[in-house]
Amino acid sequence: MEQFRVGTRGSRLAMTQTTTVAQALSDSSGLGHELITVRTDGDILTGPLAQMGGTGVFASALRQALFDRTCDVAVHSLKDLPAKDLDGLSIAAVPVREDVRDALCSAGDAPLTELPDGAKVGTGSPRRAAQLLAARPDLQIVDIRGNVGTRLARVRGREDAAEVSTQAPDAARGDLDAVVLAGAGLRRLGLEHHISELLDPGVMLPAPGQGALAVEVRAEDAVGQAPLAMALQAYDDAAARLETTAERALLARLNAGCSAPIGGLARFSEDTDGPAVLQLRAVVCAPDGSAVQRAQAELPLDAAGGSVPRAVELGTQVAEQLIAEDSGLLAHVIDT
Ligand SMILES: NCc1[nH]cc(CCC(=O)O)c1CC(=O)O
Repeated sequence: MEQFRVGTRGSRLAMTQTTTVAQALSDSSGLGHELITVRTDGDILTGPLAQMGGTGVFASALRQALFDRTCDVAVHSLKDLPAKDLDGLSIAAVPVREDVRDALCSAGDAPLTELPDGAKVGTGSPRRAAQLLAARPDLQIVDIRGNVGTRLARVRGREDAAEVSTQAPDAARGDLDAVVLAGAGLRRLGLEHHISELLDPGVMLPAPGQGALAVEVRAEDAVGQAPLAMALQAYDDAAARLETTAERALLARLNAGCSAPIGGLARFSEDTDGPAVLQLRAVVCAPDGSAVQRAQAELPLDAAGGSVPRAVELGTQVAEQLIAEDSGLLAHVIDT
């Protein structure tokens, strides 16, 4: 292999993420690369995301392109990837993670606590909607979707953000008081000036995998000494790998996808004296925010390397805690 082909979705965020990954892999392997744009059902369908059925609408076409050998490397937002691994494919690298927090982008940069009474806040995510309502029951949640720029342009005073969008030029603009988006996406697009508040995970627990990328290849290309395999191994970040492994194991054990009202955040911390620790917090919310159930656990790790099975254990353990303590909420929001 003298050159590898990298599959990407066509959105501006996906292109930005893929370009960064492809360049890093080229730099470290000495191989050239070519970008292949793949249209996904998630980009074509226009219905509310939560009703589009099943998980992985964004990921499946990219994965198919790997199987078809249309591309050799697929770059996903890790949170859009179904929690179950697929035979024949391997997440060969989880690069250093961006900010994991959700960002409030509001008219006049008002923080969440200072939004006007009954403010209209846009999000297509049941997880964000439920946690917003748990914090501010007076809010009016508006179901929105579309690219980052399109969503930002729904906020009063931020209409110009639609210029960074490639879709829906005539979409509604300036009709909302705020939207909530992943801080990571805004940063990667250079749109961090639109962030009014990065929401504390105690108020808004992010989606499992938020802020992380997954670099997926055919399983045989992830191992061995070939230049691409070596570059992928070097590009994998131990902390991001452990955190996202625990978060994905949580979702997998709950049999939940990215549209479930479930938050999950693992943090790896390496103390200079004590052992490294992996902590995982999870939340399940009633869609209307009227009830939330939380669980958390932590695990000391001897070293970052070789700890991936322990991270799976942690995710499974927190999921089982939620299942054991379920008073009906969990069973209501997912098929257990
Ligand atoms: N579901 C769409 C999606 N997938 C990944 C990101 C942002 C980047 C990330 O979380 O890594 C977004 C947009 C958003 O949630 O605002």
